[in-house]
Amino acid sequence: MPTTVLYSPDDVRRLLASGDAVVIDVRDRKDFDAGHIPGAVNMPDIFTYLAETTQDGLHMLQQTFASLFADYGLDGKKTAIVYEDALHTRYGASCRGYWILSYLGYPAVGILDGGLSAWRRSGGALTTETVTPARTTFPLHINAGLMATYEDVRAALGSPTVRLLDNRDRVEWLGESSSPYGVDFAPRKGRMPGAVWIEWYDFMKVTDNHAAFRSADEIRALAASRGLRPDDDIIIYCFKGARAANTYVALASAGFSRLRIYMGSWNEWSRNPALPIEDGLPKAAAPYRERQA
Ligand SMILES: O=S(=O)([O-])[S-]
Repeated sequence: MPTTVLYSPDDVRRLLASGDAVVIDVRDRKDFDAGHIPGAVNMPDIFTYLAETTQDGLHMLQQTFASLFADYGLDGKKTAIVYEDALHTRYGASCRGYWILSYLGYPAVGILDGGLSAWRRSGGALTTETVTPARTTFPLHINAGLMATYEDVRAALGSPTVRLLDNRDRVEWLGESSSPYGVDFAPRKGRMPGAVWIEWYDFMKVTDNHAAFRSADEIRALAASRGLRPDDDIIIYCFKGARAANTYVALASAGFSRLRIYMGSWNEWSRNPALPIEDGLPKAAAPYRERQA
């Protein structure tokens, strides 16, 4: 993980002023049109794209995003800064952008810390004017070590060395809902057998409607409460990789160094009846509990 991941509004202002940044807004088009950071481009696909982790699926993911990022002028020299509304409100969509760019091997990428909420609080202006970047060639260098496929997850089931971390919302972990898009959006509800659970919100602290990641010590302590240590080989999953990316950023910033995201996540896993699930009351080390303040 590069040293700087979270950029303050002032950092982003400086980068924009120097012309060295492409600022990417991952919100829906209608939200973007209502007001966005001056100079930003809109790429909701970062949040909405449903990945499959077959060979074809990965190839499609790589080509789709390399092309979208090329459209927006990501040439390997400009720093890509991704933002959403606030870190806790759009399922970690900006972190998904950060992670996708890291997976594609982009050398300079960050997240606007606190999202648009932090930008506004810092007095940042919004605009409805749009920019049209010049298309470039995206430098694609796949960082395969960041990605877990469904085959990797299947091989990890019951493994003493690979840990599965489910960070979905409580109702999904408990098997009461299949997704954030509706109880029956996906065909099966439940968990991957043996996964431990830390709800993604718990890596953040929300003060006065503003979310920030907890300190590295707090993050390590929370992970340790589920038996996860910084040098563990951990695969994180959620429904389609956004919340998992938020947790990836939290854990990586706290020194966890062997993290992969299962990008297909529950959306892919639940659609393949050959892949086992666990439902009913959780048997693993993270049952229902009240959220921390
Ligand atoms: O966060 S999510 O990808 O599961 S919607």
